[in-house]
Amino acid sequence: MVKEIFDFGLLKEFLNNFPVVINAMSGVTGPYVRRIFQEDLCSGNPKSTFLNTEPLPDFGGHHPDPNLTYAADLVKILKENPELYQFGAAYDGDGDRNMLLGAGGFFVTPSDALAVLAANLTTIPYFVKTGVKGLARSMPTSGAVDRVGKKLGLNVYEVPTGWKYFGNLMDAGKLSLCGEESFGTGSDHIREKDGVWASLAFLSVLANKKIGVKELLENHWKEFGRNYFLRLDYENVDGEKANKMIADLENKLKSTNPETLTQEIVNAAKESGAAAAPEKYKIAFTDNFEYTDPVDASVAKGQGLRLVFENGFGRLVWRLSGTGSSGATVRVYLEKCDDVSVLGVTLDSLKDLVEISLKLTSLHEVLGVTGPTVIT
Ligand SMILES: O=P(O)(O)OC[C@H]1O[C@H](O)[C@H](O)[C@@H](O)[C@@H]1O
Repeated sequence: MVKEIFDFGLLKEFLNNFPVVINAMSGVTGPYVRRIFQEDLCSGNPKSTFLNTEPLPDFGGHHPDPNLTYAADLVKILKENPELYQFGAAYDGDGDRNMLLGAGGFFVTPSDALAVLAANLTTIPYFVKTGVKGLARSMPTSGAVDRVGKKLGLNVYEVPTGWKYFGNLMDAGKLSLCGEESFGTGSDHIREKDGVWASLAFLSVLANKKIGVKELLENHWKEFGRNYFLRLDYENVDGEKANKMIADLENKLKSTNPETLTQEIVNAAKESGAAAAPEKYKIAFTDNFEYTDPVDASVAKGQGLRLVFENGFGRLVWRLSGTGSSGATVRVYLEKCDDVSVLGVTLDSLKDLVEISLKLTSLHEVLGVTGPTVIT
């Protein structure tokens, strides 16, 4: 199937001079990594490295989660060998999620990876054959892909977190590519997110353009503008406290007079030392995301609190994870859109939004924590 989707000849030629590190994290992708990458696509490049390709029932004692915290060893290898490795990928235990990195550990946010793929889908044989029907992202995923949809005249659906919403759109023939900030990317070749597919798709774009990861991203931002994006996870916190924090925030966003709320936000931004002009923080709307499925008309309510600023300045989103394994997990998503300064540092660009989130929620005090457990 993968050989029909991608141009293996092109990929193989490119990978001959493009050493990669692929980490299967002792999950189910191990045999696929060996067969597709090690024995086929990268067989002409002995420098390419494949890690943890033996599936283990306990994942080798590690958390098989492909993010900057739990796949830190992959980041380290790329950082320590910036001249050698040009690309890195890691997959989670069941292989549906993926993390992509460039030389030196350059991190590609899943939101940006989705946008880059969307902008270049027609370089992949499968999409040349099927055409591009539409795009979709989960609500907390950054709007980077929306910029691409707008330019290419493609529908971009915004759905709640959870793959089933994409499935409905795919079944109805409305969707070719979709993704989530939680490292899931997929297409209608199957109805699921697919980590190995996502990295092959991304490598196909690189092979087509014959450039590296950082250059691809920078060119993309220069062409489309950039959505700086951060997700802060507060894992394993007290469930009751987390629920109360979200409920109190929802009340506050609903009941506070907009001028008072804006003033509180402007003050917090100033305290961060990175405030933009006060008028930038005018609030367009706040809500708890609600979705009506365009296919079966089902309604999903309470899918995450949003505070959206006017004129596309940016937004904050707060929600409780539906998947944490112990205790509750609060996720905070920060996003700022920039059409001009596209080569900045994410943490610097979002300092004000981090402070605003902390002030509006009193998160540290309420949850009894000193910071997030995972920053993506
Ligand atoms: O943010 P969470 O509620 O923990 O969800 C994280 C992810 O969990 C699963 O993998 C779902 O299939 C995804 O759709 C979701 O994005």
